[in-house]
Amino acid sequence: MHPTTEPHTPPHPGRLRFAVMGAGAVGCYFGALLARAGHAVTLIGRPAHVQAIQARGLRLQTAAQDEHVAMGASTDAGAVAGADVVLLCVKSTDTEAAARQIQPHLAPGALVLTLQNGVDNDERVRAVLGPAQPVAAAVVYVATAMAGPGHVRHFGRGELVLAPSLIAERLVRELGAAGIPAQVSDNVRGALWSKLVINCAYNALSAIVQRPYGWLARQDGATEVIADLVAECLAVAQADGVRIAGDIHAAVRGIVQSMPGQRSSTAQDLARGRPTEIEHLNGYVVQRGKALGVATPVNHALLVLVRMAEAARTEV
Ligand SMILES: NC(=O)C1=CN([C@@H]2O[C@H](COP(=O)(O)OP(=O)(O)OC[C@H]3O[C@@H](n4cnc5c(N)ncnc54)[C@H](OP(=O)(O)O)[C@@H]3O)[C@@H](O)[C@H]2O)C=CC1
Ligand SMILES: CC(C)(CO)C(=O)C(=O)O
Repeated sequence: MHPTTEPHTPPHPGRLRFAVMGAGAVGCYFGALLARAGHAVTLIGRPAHVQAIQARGLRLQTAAQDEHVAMGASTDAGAVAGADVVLLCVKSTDTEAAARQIQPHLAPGALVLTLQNGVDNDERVRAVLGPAQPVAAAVVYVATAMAGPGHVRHFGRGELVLAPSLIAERLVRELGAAGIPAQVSDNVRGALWSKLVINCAYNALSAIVQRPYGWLARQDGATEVIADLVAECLAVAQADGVRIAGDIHAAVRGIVQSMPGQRSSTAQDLARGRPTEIEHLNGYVVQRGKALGVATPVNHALLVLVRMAEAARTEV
């Protein structure tokens, strides 16, 4: 399919204005849908993406369409000024740095919404921005990736579950109108933890052997290792007072059925020489387990193996 260049609806003055801190896969996908629906959206990202978006609009490629969506783009964190909502879409490794960069430019009541994996990004942003700035976590269910400068590909899903905030209901309405199904939940922490458990079960294993989930599940002993990883995560969650959302065991099993050919984001980061989010996945469980007196030897072993794989890449 060849991309079409269609001017999107011009920004509608009555709608929420968005900035996206971190113009990568997640930020570009949600930013493009919002811009297409008539929201003022500015993406803040690295020069190659920003230059491409400024020149041609963001290329949004989905199963149904391939188009260029015009929207603002900047390399300057100051471009968050004037936004009602800032979607924080950097990797969990970059949370504090990104929060520090946007801090001087945020409008006083602007909501910072964290669209990231890991369970404590909202707390970490709050620690930087202070209690006066509204900050809320969102759980992101989407499969998307950058295919080149200013080019995002969407592979499936695209829903958000949002923590309560003063503008949550309005946000849900406007996101919905933009084609982003969203709901507010009083247990976003539990939902983030459910994703964390899935990430801890598969991401490191997939990264260490560079294989997809279907392959992993067929290996002798893998089911037992995954069961041990999940049991450790659930013990830490329980000790931490987390109410895990949904049937977590079914969700863990479901990954093998729904994505047998997929490698984890940790596997992809490792293969591309990018920093992984492992410290915020198995690393988080190990660290919370230590603080709460819960043993996490299997998570610890995988954490150390991924750290070693990362370190080994940089050695000659
Ligand atoms: N992709 C997906 O399908 C899903 C991702 N997630 C989660 O969403 C979060 C974002 O993931 P994803 O979009 O894939 O990641 P990406 O790496 O594609 O996007 C993050 C982008 O932000 C850029 N960035 C980082 N710091 C800054 C900064 N200070 N100023 C400007 N740009 C910056 C990065 O540049 P650089 O790389 O040069 O640092 C990168 O281009 C992660 O926590 C991920 O786990 C959750 C569900 C699904
Ligand atoms: C695909 C999935 C759900 C599984 O680990 C994921 O979130 C990731 O790769 O980071």
